[in-house]
Amino acid sequence: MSVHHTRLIAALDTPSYEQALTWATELESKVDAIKLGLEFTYACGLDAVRNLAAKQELFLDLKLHDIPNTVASGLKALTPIHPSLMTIHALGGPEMIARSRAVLEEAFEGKTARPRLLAVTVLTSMNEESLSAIGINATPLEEVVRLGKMAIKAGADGLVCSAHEITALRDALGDGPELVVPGIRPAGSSTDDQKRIMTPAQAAQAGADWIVVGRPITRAENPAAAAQAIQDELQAVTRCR
Ligand SMILES: O=C(O)c1cc(=O)[nH]c(=O)n1[C@@H]1O[C@H](COP(=O)(O)O)[C@@H](O)[C@H]1O
Repeated sequence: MSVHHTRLIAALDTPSYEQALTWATELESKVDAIKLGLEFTYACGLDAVRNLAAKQELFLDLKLHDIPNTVASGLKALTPIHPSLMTIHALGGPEMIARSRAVLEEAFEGKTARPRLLAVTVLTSMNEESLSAIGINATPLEEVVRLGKMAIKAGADGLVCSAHEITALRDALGDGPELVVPGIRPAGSSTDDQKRIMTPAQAAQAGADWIVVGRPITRAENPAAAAQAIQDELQAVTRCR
């Protein structure tokens, strides 16, 4: 059994390269990785992503969801950036996930670390009502566990879920899958469009491997101090597993 600490990813959601570079520099010693997603990548392009990846460990969150061949080919095209973590949607199904995993294995054969493939389960902006609106008559917990089991069996290395589902996923899947958890809000901060939220300490206690925090850091008056406060909260929670 070893001591396990939850690590912090800052989501740098901005269309501005200068802004993202400023945040990445300010947060360099405060966070464990940065996340670049749709907004930054569409606005600034892959060269800009590559530049920031040279500064800090990268979670490239492009949430691919298409037919298996298109997703696998898209992931392959992204491999020169060599992020640590990449996302696809679990809803694409087992063949899409299996082909994605295979393409990463192939591209990084013989190299030490390939990017880990994360399947996004139910977005943290959704609740039971929003699931019902798209024809899914299940609770987010039930749906996350159902999708999570399918995605890990098909070859995903880990899952994106809310902190509310961590215990059920660990019960169903054990400690192996990497659980990456957005929808994090320090006590007293605005929930914005997030529905299934928890504080950093609660997510750490539940067993998150990583938490993803965007606006509570990037919209703070002092992003570095906000990130440090979250790290302090995480460090106070020690879990053994
Ligand atoms: O894949 C993600 O990272 C993700 C999945 C999810 O279910 N919910 C979610 O919020 N995210 C991302 O996590 C970040 C959360 O940002 P904040 O709500 O500003 O903390 C955003 O960049 C989202 O794209």
